[in-house]
Amino acid sequence: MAHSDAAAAWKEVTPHLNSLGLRICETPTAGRGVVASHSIARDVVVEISPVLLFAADEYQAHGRHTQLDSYTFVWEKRANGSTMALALGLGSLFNHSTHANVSYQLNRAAQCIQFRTVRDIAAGEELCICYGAGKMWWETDDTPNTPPATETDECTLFGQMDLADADDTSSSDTLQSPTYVRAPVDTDAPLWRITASPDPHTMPLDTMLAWALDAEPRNCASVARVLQALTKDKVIQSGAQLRHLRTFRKACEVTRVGSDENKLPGNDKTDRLAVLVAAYGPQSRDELVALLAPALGDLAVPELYLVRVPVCAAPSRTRLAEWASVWPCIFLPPGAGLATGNALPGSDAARAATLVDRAQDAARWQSPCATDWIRAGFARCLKTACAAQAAGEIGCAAFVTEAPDAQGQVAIALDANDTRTRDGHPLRHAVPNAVRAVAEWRAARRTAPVEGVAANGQDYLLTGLSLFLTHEPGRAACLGGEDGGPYAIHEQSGLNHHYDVWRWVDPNAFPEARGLASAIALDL
Ligand SMILES: C[S@@+](CC[C@H](N)C(=O)[O-])C[C@H]1O[C@@H](n2cnc3c(N)ncnc32)[C@H](O)[C@@H]1O
Repeated sequence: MAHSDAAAAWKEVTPHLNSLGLRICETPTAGRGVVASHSIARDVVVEISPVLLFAADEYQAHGRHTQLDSYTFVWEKRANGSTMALALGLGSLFNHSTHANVSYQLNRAAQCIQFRTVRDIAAGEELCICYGAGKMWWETDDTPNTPPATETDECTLFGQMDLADADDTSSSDTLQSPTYVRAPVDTDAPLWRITASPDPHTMPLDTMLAWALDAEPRNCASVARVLQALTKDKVIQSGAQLRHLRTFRKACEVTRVGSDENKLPGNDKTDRLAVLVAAYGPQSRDELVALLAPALGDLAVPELYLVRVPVCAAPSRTRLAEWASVWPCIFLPPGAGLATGNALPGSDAARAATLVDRAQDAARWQSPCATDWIRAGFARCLKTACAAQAAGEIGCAAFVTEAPDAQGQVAIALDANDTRTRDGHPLRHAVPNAVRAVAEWRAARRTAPVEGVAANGQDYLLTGLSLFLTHEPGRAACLGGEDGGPYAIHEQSGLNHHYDVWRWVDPNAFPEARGLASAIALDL
């Protein structure tokens, strides 16, 4: 990445139309690159590139033998070959820097890659992403590649332009920190998403066993290359499971599992680095040693020992030190498809493997308009509940409405409360009553059969509407329970209707709620 003054002088070689005025320029050493013509603030989406996907077998047979191989992103990693993606637009023109000023996220559902600034960018600076750690494919053996002094500047072996390294901008300060503080939830947003997705702030740190060996620091780059080749050729079978982990760690900091020789402070091995080799399991120690000894020669001590490593990448920057205290690793931000390995039975595994992004959620509620509308919805629903309670019914209510149009108007605004006591009917909770009110409202306005009504699943009574509730319906019946729990029925991929569920965080915002029962028994 060039200093902004230098890059500002680079010649624009390919015209490109974009709202931020990004220019495609000829760089002195890296071919074309993307340069900012104006300053750009941090956290700005600078590009969304649609992608062209290549099936694994097509890519293996053709793509990888062509120029494409320097451009494609690993889209979906599979043991038997990865789907690859070519980013159209600017996405293929970002050069690599280990101090990238742009991060990227794959959006598999929308088939695009989103690029976002990770810091303020000055006018004239080149925009670079990080393709991954370690020696890049265009670098030669003569390219300076200092052996790692610490685990933070070593290479990670696994993957080139690979999701595992996206957004990996961990600072050495964080990694070297011996202790960690679990981050508080850093949002004061009024609403909290109920979801089964793991929360980066609270998800447990799971660990697994992996094989490691010791190497001299001066040999580390060569050892890394040997291991990379063995992993790529699948001679070492479990490399993919270690993609999120740093390859090296100071040997004196390593705790060996099941060995008397735990930490080795102050002895002759303190200058050695521990090198991660393979996950424990598919291949035995003897098999691995037999493969490694001839390949490594004198480069490393082929004596393998077990260490404990995190099962997945750190889920947030703030928890990186906690993860790295087990073994140095990268972090993957929410949205990057973190595989947590903890998909819960009964929940949608794909959804559960995606971290909930509380910051993005909070951004949704930044506008006072949106918050005022929600607050008003809850206030109305509480008023109905209080009135019902005052009339001797159960103090539990619902309010159904829609987002106001540009003039602030809504066509539908219906109240309902729990009438089980009055009706003597066990199903007359507030929610079915609200749904029935919507059905009646619709029926009263429909004079002819609806034409062109969409297929099953696209025209439910509450489609496009918002439902405010004073109480969460029974757990078995619908939502997610505290913090989502494993249920989150609204997220299940097996259902053909989905919705978001949010809880108002601050109970003190609604003093009128104090007189209402916090929980209501189902059986009357
Ligand atoms: C995704 S393309 C980036 C756009 C490319 N520069 C072009 O002109 O088409 C990746 C290729 O750019 C070059 N490249 C990217 N980053 C580089 C860097 N930091 N130093 C040298 N070459 C780089 C390498 O040739 C690499 O194969």
